[in-house]
Amino acid sequence: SSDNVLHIGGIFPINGKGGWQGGQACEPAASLALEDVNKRNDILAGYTLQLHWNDSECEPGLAASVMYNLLYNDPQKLMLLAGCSTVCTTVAEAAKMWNLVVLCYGASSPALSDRNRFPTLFRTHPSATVHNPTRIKLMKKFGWSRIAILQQAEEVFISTVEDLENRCKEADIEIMTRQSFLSDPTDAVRNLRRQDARIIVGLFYVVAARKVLCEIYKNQLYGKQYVWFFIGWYEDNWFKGNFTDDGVDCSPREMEIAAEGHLTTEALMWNQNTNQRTISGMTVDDFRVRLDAKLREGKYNESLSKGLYPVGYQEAPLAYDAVWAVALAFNKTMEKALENKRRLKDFTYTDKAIADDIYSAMNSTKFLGISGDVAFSSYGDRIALTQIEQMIGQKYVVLGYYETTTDNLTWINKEQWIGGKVPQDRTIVKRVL
Ligand SMILES: CC1(C)CO[C@@H](CC(=O)O)CN1
Repeated sequence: SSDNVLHIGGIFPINGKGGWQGGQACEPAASLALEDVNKRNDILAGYTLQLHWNDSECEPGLAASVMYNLLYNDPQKLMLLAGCSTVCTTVAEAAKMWNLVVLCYGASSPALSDRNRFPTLFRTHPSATVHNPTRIKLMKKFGWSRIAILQQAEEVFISTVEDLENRCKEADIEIMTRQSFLSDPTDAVRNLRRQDARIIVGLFYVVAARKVLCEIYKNQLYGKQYVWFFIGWYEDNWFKGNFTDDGVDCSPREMEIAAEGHLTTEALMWNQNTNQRTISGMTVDDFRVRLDAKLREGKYNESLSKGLYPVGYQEAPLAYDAVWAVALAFNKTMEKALENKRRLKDFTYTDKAIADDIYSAMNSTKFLGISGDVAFSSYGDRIALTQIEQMIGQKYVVLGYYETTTDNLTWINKEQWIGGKVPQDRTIVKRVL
């Protein structure tokens, strides 16, 4: 009967040009999770979880109207799922007026880790700052205490650098220079050369990264004296091919030379142990098979057979696990509500008591999902494992993993340095006695 349905709202970035259209794979992943959760009779027994969603195009304005339509049309929603940092900022800032928890599966902006602005926000997608403790750990491991930063002037990178600067101060690592650029990195990279920067952390989107790589080549900021940290979530062959129309006037060979040896850090979104059974009973391998089948049912059959994955494929486990987090939180809330003679489905947008129960249930989330252990910090941030890789012979090689909360670095000892030894963070003047 209709009164045994728990309704949630969803806002997915599907079409549109700007930002991240990750809903293309994340919405299908979320629908798989709804199927799985509703099949279980040990979770939300007697109830069905139903998702009502629409496309935000990763546009905050459109997302706001999608959200109002979800909230002002029956049936009453109990929670909102959303993707894209700009959309989550808008939705999470407004949702508190309706006492709604917002769960973001695709938002990396560090600005979202703010309980004053976003009191009811949780995200299964890690903040971009999750790379920083890993970067610091590597600097300590290789004895680099003097580094440079090169960043694109975008909000997500500006706030990530602020966090990195604070962590460098705590770790006694000097930031000798911080260069930023809007879209043309030519002058910024030249300044790095002038200041003899050797260990450089680079924060930019992939189109800018290609231009940076070409400038690295032109300024000879590569080879045995240099170490570059790039972001690890660009596609694997992000710099291979011809990009002359993007204003990159370096040959593929020159790009490969400049890229050799660089390090990357990224947050893991697919559980490492791919044959480990997760809460749904599926392994990561099972999930991949089902997601690909689901995508083929949709309009991605053609592209998948060419090995082209829709945007958001990487983040799909975050959307799948977000629906499980909702179901488990509602399950906990229903048990607690029964004790207090309340019913979750009687939740209304003015019902602070049940909203607080949902919030505290979500806050204590802890389960093994397709994206690994799902748990949130007190800011609602995803606690995630990070992976370190190095470009060796034009291939990314995994060097290790770092678990921030336990300060545990798993190192595989596969790193290779072009000069056969670890590059120094400055010119070493040998004192002739
Ligand atoms: C790793 C990436 C690509 C970072 O941006 C996220 C989208 C956003 O933060 O708007 C999606 N995942």
